Amino acid sequence: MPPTEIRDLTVRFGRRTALSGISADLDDGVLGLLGPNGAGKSTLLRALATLVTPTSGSIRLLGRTDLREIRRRLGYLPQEFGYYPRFTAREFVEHFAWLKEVPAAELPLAVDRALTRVGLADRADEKLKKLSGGMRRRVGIAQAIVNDPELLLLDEPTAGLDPEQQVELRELLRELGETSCVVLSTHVMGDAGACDQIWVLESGRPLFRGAPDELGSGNLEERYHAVLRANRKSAA
Ligand SMILES: Nc1ncnc2c1ncn2[C@@H]1O[C@H](COP(=O)(O)OP(=O)(O)OP(=O)(O)O)[C@@H](O)[C@H]1O
Repeated sequence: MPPTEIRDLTVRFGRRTALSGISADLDDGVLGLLGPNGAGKSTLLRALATLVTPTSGSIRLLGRTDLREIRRRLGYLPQEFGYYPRFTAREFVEHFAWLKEVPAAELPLAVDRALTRVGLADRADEKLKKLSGGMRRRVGIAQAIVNDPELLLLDEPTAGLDPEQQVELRELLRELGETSCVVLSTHVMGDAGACDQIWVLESGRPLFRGAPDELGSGNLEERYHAVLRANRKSAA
């Protein structure tokens, strides 16, 4: 897969800077974005999903320039998702597969596979309004992976999942990360520990980038807080 290139990316909303001068090449593997509320995680995911225009700098997604082609190759789970309560899980995922131009002949199998991968094969024909919040989150993940995306962007994918489902999702993401680039945001240290790389963001800048075990000694949560504390001390 051609890498995604981020160059000096800055995103401002009015006077507020959400992302500040970020550069990186994103390749296959699982990248976890950590950081306090307002650090810029969702904005970075939305920018990668082509939904936020950089104020300055650039993003070259998957080595391509054609927006329609890029969107066909992306998967995106936003933090808040508008579900259609009367759709079944299958209809909902089918709808997104169609939007992403999955060929009609491949569509039923692709939908089945995505629902199976998130553990919902047996609930596929139930209406979304009858599923639990965690199950609906998994339907959201199914729509994001239905086109076998080269770049999968997940905003807090484990939020609302029970511990067993969290573990299963991490395994799925590791599997997907072997052949695609997976970027997720999370506040759950267990998610972060399962990533190949993590970034700790604050105020739109990465304070740390590297493998989880490169963050320092102690447990991951302590190390994460130590990075934030050190940054705040030096800024004071
Ligand atoms: N559409 C918008 N309009 C104005 N400001 C915005 C908008 N989206 C984000 N922001 C601001 O940009 C900054 C980064 O927000 P973002 O949602 O990216 O943070 P986050 O790290 O995802 O936070 P959380 O952990 O709460 O989801 C915040 O200060 C936020 O208020």
